[in-house]
Amino acid sequence: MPASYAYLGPEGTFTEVALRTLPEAATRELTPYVSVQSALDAVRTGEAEAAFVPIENSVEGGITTTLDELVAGAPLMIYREVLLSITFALLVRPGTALSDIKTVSAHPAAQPQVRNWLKKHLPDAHWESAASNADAARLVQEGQYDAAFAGEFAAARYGLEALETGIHDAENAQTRFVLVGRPARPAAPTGADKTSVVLWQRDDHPGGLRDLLGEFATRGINLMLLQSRPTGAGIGNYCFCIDAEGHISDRRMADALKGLKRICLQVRYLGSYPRADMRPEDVQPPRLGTSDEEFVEAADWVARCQDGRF
Ligand SMILES: O=C(O)C(=O)Cc1ccccc1
Repeated sequence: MPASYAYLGPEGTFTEVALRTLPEAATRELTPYVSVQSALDAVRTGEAEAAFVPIENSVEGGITTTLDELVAGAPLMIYREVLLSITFALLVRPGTALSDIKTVSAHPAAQPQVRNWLKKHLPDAHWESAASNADAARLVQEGQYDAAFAGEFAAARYGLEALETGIHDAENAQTRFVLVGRPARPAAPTGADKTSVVLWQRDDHPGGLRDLLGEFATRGINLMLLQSRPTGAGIGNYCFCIDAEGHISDRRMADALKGLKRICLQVRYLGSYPRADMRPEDVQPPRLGTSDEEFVEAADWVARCQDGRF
C-alpha cells in the first residue's frame, strides 16, 4: 500500500486542490480527514506519512487551529508549502434561488473573504461554520443548510449547482497550505527557503519582543509571518509563531537560532522548506556582513585571536 497523505477533507476542499499540485502527491494515497487536528494526529500516531493543511490566508492571517496544533503536542515539522489563489462559488441544491437562502455555511476562514458580498446579496442569511468548505457543501447536499461557499469544483462532487462564482471581497486572496510530517532532517536548501519557529519568552520585560526580533534583524534576516498565540497560562501570556527568510543551514539563520535558544524559555523548530512565492534567482543577496563566507571568516578570525595568531 502506498504511504498516505492526510488532508483537510472531505473530498473537494481547496486543501485537496492545493495538495494535488505537489508532484509527490501523485505517488501517495490521499486520505481526507474531518479536521486539521485529526489530520495532524494521524501523522503523530504514524497512521499517515504527512498531513496537508491550510495555515495562513492573505485576508485574515494565520489559521489559528493549525498554528495551535503545531505549537503544542508532539513536535511536527513543515516540509513544503503551496500558495493557492482563492475565489468562492455559492453552491446550492439545484432549483434554489437567492431569495430561498436562509442559511449559508463555510469554513470560518472563508467568512472574512466573503463578508461584503454576503452583506450586499444575502444580508439576512445566517452564517453557520463548517469543518471545511467542502463539508459545508456536503451539508447543503444533505439539506442541513441552504448554501455553501466553496470551490466551484466541489459542486459536481456534492450534486450542487453554482448560483454565483468568482466571489471574493479582496483581490488576489491567497491561502497558504503546508505539508507537515514527523521531525526528520529538513530538505536541502534551494536558495529560496523559509524557516518556521515558535518562540516562548523567558521573562516579561520591556522590549522583550524586540530582543527576540533583534536576533533576526542584526543578521539581516527578513520575517514573513509574526503571529502571537496565547499560551493558555493567562491573559498577557503569548508565544510567537515566526516565518523567517532562509534555511537553517545558512550561517546567519543558524546563528540567529542559537541566539534565540540562549534568550528564550523555549524554541520550537518547525522546519526549513522551499518558498512557494519566489524562485532562487529572484532572492535578494544577503545583506552586508551576513553571508556564509563572512560568518566563516569572522569565526576564523576569533579562533586566530584566541590562539594569538592574528
Ligand atoms: O480547504 C478548504 O476548503 C477549507 O475549508 C480551508 C480553507 C478555507 C478558506 C479558504 C481556503 C481554504
